[in-house]
Amino acid sequence: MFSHALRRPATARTSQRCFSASSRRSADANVLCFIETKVTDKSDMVPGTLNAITAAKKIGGKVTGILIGKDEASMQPAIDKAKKLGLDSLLVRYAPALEHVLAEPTAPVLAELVKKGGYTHFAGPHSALGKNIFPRVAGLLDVQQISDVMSISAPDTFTRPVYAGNAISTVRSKDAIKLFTVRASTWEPAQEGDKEAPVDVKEAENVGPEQATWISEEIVKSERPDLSSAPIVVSGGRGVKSKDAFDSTIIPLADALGAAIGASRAAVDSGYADNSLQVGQTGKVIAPELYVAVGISGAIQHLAGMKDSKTIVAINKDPDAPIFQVADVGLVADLFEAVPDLVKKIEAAKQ
Ligand SMILES: Cc1cc2nc3c(=O)[nH]c(=O)nc-3n(C[C@H](O)[C@H](O)[C@H](O)COP(=O)(O)OP(=O)(O)OC[C@H]3O[C@@H](n4cnc5c(N)ncnc54)[C@H](O)[C@@H]3O)c2cc1C
Repeated sequence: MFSHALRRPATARTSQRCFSASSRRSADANVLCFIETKVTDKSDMVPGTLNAITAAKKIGGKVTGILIGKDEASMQPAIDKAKKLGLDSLLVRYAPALEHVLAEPTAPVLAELVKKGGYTHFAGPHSALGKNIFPRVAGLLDVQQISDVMSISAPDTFTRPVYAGNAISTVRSKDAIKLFTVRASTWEPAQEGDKEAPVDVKEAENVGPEQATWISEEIVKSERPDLSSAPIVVSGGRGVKSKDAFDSTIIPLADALGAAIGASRAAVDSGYADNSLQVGQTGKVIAPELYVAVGISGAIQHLAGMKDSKTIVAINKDPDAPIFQVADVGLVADLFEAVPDLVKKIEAAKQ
């Protein structure tokens, strides 16, 4: 159960500053934090996990990590990494049914751990997996989930975006256990250090039914920086007009800047870019150092995914395009002239 208040964000950057000024922490808190490993590399954590650890520490008190997997041997590289992330302790729970960390068998394991361990909070990344597992754990614990947390001003008080980020809701939870997922882009990632947390490895209890069966997974392989964590992102929109034009304008600009590639939903729906590259309310929410929007109008659903970027550059031929309202640098120009010109200038500056 929770109460909440709404306000319009000036920008998410300023709103986080004003909340952190009034922060209170609780030394009595006992926080469990879900450590999610990459599907492509089980020895490494998804970037959002590192941000979730930072958010968990903001609560105050003790922070314990929980790693789930098939068996201790296969999890050892992840254990070695996770125990250096500044946690107070690390739990490792394994079972053959947990190999792919599917939500159905995993959620009851986590709910049982939270209950038996006397945890006051359960935190994790607002990733595809987090969005699948956390509501189930909330249901099993009979508490309300607080999603996409942007800041924490007290152990029971969180801010989160609503209406595609057009308002920020301040939520005070009255539940005995506060369960929340963390918006990666508003928290610094936890860093690996020399101190190692004590590790408690056991076979998992209360493994849930195998209602879903893992069959296979297809990973989009790319040599490019990862869209979710890249410091520079170049995104193309419907203004690019075709897949060929996307490949001959957006990709060279991204290459010149060493950037990840993003796209608006219109560009994805038109087949110019892969679905995994969509930025926005129903795509990835990112906050790179530099975001370059090319031929993107700036619909609220797109802004919801990128407006926390540190510097926003927009190239659009329409001077009234809404993207210019959030842009730090705007260029009113035809992208087919401006982008090749920009690429030449960047390459020349590198010489
Ligand atoms: C529930 C819901 C969820 C959504 N989720 C998302 C989401 O996650 N991400 C997302 O992006 N959208 C999302 N949308 C869609 C969103 O509302 C917009 O339709 C979409 O963002 C528009 O994409 P765009 O800016 O590329 O296209 P448009 O709005 O068509 O804009 C194209 C822009 O290109 C400019 N342009 C055209 N030609 C040139 C040129 N030669 N040179 C320079 N500029 C040029 C135009 O001036 C225009 O501003 C969602 C919508 C709904 C209803």
